[in-house]
Amino acid sequence: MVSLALGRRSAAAASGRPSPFRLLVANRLSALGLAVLVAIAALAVLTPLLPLPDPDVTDPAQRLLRPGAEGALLGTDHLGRDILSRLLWGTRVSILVGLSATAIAALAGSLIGLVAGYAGGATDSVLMRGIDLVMAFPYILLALGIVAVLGPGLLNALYAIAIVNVPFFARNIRGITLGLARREFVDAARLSGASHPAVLFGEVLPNVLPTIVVTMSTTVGWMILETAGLSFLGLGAQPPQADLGSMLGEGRKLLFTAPHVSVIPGLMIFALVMSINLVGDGIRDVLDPRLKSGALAAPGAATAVRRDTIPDAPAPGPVLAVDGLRTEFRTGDRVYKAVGGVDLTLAPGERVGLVGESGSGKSVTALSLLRLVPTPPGTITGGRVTIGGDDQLAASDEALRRLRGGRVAYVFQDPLTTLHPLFTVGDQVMEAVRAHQPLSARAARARAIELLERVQIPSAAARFDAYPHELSGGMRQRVCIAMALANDPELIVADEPTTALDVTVQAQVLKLLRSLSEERGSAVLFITHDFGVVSELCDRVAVMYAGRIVEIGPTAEVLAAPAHPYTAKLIDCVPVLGQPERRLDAIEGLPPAVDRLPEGCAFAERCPFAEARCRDGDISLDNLSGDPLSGDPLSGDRAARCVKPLWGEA
Ligand SMILES: Nc1ncnc2c1ncn2[C@@H]1O[C@H](COP(=O)(O)OP(=O)(O)OP(=O)(O)O)[C@@H](O)[C@H]1O
Repeated sequence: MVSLALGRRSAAAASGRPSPFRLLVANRLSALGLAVLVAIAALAVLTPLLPLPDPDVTDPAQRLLRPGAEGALLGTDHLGRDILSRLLWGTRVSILVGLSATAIAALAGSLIGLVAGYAGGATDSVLMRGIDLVMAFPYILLALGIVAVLGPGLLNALYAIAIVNVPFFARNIRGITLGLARREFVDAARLSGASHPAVLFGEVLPNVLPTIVVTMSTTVGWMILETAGLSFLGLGAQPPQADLGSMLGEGRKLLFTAPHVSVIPGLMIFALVMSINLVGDGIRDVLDPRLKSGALAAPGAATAVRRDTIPDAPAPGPVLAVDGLRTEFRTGDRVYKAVGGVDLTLAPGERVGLVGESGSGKSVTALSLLRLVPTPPGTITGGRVTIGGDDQLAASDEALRRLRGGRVAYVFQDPLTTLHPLFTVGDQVMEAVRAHQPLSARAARARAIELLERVQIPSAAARFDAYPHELSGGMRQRVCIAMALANDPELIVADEPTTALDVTVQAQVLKLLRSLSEERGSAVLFITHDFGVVSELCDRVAVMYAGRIVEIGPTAEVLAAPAHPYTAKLIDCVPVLGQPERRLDAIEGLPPAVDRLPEGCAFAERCPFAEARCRDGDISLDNLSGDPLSGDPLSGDRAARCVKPLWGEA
């Protein structure tokens, strides 16, 4: 676990992610909160060393002096005690009580939540019913009741506040633990023979810890307020001891004659709670970078488009024409150029494979076509996507809605996440049909059954009422293909639809896609990292690297004679059945991070043939001339983004 933690730390350093502190202070509100909190905490810590009068010594002759009076910077209260001294000593007490109550509530509540969520069954029921019982009372009444039983006093107020907040932690942590306790890594730990406490504290707790920290940071301010509330009612700090709540309570009677007595502790409570809350929010953002990047914010209906220039419309003909498409993600100061200028056309009925290593930008390219990349953090910053003669990057939300699932359909990798678990597969196919065709329920049902038959689901009418979990992975993917076909699309974008399937089912699904595309004339953009799959299905293949297409051409030609060294290396990685002697060449090194792309060719660092000119300026995707084997002109279009292709002239 230590090495894992070190690994994570060095990975964070390598990725250039700023330190948590820098992230925290980069948030202006949190930085302000932190500055105020540090100032208050420093004053509270240094209070015993400051030349202040005794906070509890009364001096009736000096009562109710105004702020600024000689020898009493913030004035005196109704007993002549120095308000500055009482304020600082009182703040110390309030912070200490708030922190202690938070720590006790977090410890007890988290433990109950962890055990209940992990054990489940009767243990969960008993613990949670106990928690429900505590929650059944209004919290302030419960706190009052506890103090009434234990007797007034600061320590008892602390216990009361801690107890009433235990359910808050318990319920939060139980919910998260419930989800985690059934995850594969927890099962794996159990199967390896680890004891329950070892699994709970070694596997589950580290995943829950950020939530506990975030909950603590956001509740400590609340607890300080609650303690102040009890002291205000005379149930917390007892005279002559000062805490912020008791000072406020004492000043209440003098609100009109000497407002400073209550306003000053009131302002301190405000500053303290506000700064703690701002820092708490900042900590939450740091621990969950998705919040900062906006990934959890509700994305818009379509990816935001901010283009400097718009390429000219292409000649009519292709189903899809992509020209210079660029998509970026912005997180803080970083810009991830996931798609850095992609050009691609698909003729009617053509099947094109988009191949590349993980992270090369295949999925973002596919999603950008219909502006499905979430904004924030994604933005399309350049290019043109022409479908049906129109530039879809300028289309209205309504036009995009009609296009999605209509002219263009998507099939994704994991049907379990695409299909709704609570609706039957038949209902979901029907819904796909009715989203674009005004059919009656009866006609839509008949059409849905026909589509299920078309994707070769046996006993389609009977399977109509099955839920996704009742079908095998291959069957579920067929249902997704049926949904994609629902409105006779001109283009099907299939993003690794066979990766999660075993080879036999994969072959069946590929055969199905091929026959459906031939039968209906739908073009297919097939995303995969597997050249074997491409060779079975696709007429042409485009190879992507670091957000750009580095080679494109007819599949058979590219496979027989790759021009880009990266394509050649990728093909060398594919094992060939019956050729055990064939050396599998792994590609050394890693692709560059898309927020720090190098000058020139992005593959140069890993390329055995790289020379100085490869690292110089932009390298364009140029047509290649000449057949590598016979010297004849090529049958199809071949192009590579390389100054020194493995054959031919660039
Ligand atoms: N929300 C995001 N914020 C920042 N970067 C992102 C985000 N989503 C994707 N990226 C980056 O965009 C790049 C392209 O990702 P993409 O998912 O398109 O790759 P891919 O080739 O489809 O990979 P895979 O085969 O693993 O799906 C990657 O470098 C990825 O880290």
